[in-house]
Amino acid sequence: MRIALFQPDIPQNCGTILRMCACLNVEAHIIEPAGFPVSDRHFRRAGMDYLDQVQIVRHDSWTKFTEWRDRTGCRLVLLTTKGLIPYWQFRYEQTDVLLLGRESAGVPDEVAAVADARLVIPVQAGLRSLNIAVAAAMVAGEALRQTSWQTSTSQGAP
Ligand SMILES: C[S@@+](CC[C@H](N)C(=O)[O-])C[C@H]1O[C@@H](n2cnc3c(N)ncnc32)[C@H](O)[C@@H]1O
Repeated sequence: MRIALFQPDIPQNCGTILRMCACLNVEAHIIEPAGFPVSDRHFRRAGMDYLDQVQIVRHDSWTKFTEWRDRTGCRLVLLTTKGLIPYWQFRYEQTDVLLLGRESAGVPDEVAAVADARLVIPVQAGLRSLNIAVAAAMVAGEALRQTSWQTSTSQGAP
């Protein structure tokens, strides 16, 4: 499983997600343009020294990312507040790319249209969205549980 960030614009959130990727051994893809430089102090503070441990692939544009995806053939799984499939109902594959939208505007319609699946984390009526790093952690946890993490009946049993 991989995580891709579409034109991230809040450095603290991006740093937090990359730290999670380092800890969970998940490859991170950043689709440029980002709204901040990698030298941004908020980005570096949120990612701390974990940024040296994460595998980051940068794509200069959505077009370049699409070319990479065509070569690898992996599924694109979009997390969106407009999704119709609750994220826990989806059957993830190890090669899936979880795509998260911009904090300010999500992803454009043409990007949403090419996704193989559009998943939602249902929230209370009248509330808009979760913080992107929280959304990423929730869905990454479920995807890894289904595809990578070992289940053991003895662990956590009373
Ligand atoms: C702050 S939200 C973007 C809000 C934006 N106004 C929109 O409607 O897409 C940033 C990203 O976090 C993810 N996200 C946040 N809440 C979500 C939810 N309830 N379900 C699925 N994805 C969510 C999506 O990838 C979203 O593009």
